[in-house]
Amino acid sequence: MNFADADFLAWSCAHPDGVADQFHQRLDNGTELQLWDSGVLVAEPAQAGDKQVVISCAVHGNETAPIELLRDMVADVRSGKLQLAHRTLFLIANPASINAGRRFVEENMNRLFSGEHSNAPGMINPERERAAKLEQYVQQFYSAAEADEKTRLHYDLHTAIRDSAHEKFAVYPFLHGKPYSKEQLSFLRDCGVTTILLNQEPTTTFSYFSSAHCQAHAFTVELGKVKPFGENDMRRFADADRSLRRLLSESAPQWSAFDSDKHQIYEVARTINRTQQDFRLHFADDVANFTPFQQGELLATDGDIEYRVEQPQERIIFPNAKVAIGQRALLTVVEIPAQRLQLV
Ligand SMILES: O=C(O)CCC(=O)N[C@@H](CCC(=O)O)C(=O)O
Ligand SMILES: [Zn+2]
Repeated sequence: MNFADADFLAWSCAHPDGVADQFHQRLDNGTELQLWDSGVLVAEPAQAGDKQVVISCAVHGNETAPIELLRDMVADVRSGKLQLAHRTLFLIANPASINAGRRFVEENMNRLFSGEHSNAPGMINPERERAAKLEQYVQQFYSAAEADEKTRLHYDLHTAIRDSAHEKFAVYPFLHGKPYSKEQLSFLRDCGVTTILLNQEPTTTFSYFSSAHCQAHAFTVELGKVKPFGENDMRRFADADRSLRRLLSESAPQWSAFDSDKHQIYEVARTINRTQQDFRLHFADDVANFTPFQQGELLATDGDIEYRVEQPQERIIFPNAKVAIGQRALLTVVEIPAQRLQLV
């Protein structure tokens, strides 16, 4: 299969272990394509604007809707239908997990960034090797452009395992005291994402890596629910698709005026990790993300430790009792007034 004639997703999945040789192509509209590796495509317009955009999908291989969005964007760039205004890095992060139809093959890639991939001497697996490479590619992409004044953006597109009281939401990585961005909240709102989850500590996720180590405006964007290929109702992703395409193709895209009343802002209250084999969640598997619980209710047990609701209207996010020992099994969040945010 020659990349020149192949669909980006099909070709990446046909080469899940990566490729050494690179591929260059110049489109009729002057856009330069460079394939740096399987699932790693840089697109540079002849006249590049003031943004450098990373769009990633398939950090988890069963989260198919974002994969379809990115596949179709790349196809439209290559056909000339989508004319880019800014340097863009398209990433299909974990093709091997797509082929497996699973969240990951050996280890959750989204807990391996910011160097975590190399923090267990002697422990090597495809997700660890790939996470290390993806970090290099993102740093290489951002630093390749001569100017520091270019705005660095990274949207890591996911879908969630469970239903959610807020179908779409974005995780704002911990900013270490830096202010939040009105423009980014407005862009996310135009993507249909008005619910924002503020992480309160560093994590080992892809979006935190780009935020903390590459100084990008970076987000994990949860666009809906995990479904197999072919079962996504892509109409539910139309706002995100339209806004991402506008971001890539307009030199100075204008988003809806920021309106704090249009956003639901949550702070992460607690991160509950699984440390014991007998870790259990004490609510049904079909309880949706952002479901509130009453103070004192039992949420989880981990060996002899009981986790109970501590704050009024504390809500759950990303419950997963099957995570590996030591990994995050549940987040709890509390809503805060958007007016409390330090915004620029
Ligand atoms: O639905 C779930 O339990 C997980 C969905 C998902 O993959 N979410 C990301 C969130 C990353 C972040 O906190 O920024 C993940 O768990 O990796
Ligand atoms: Zn995911």
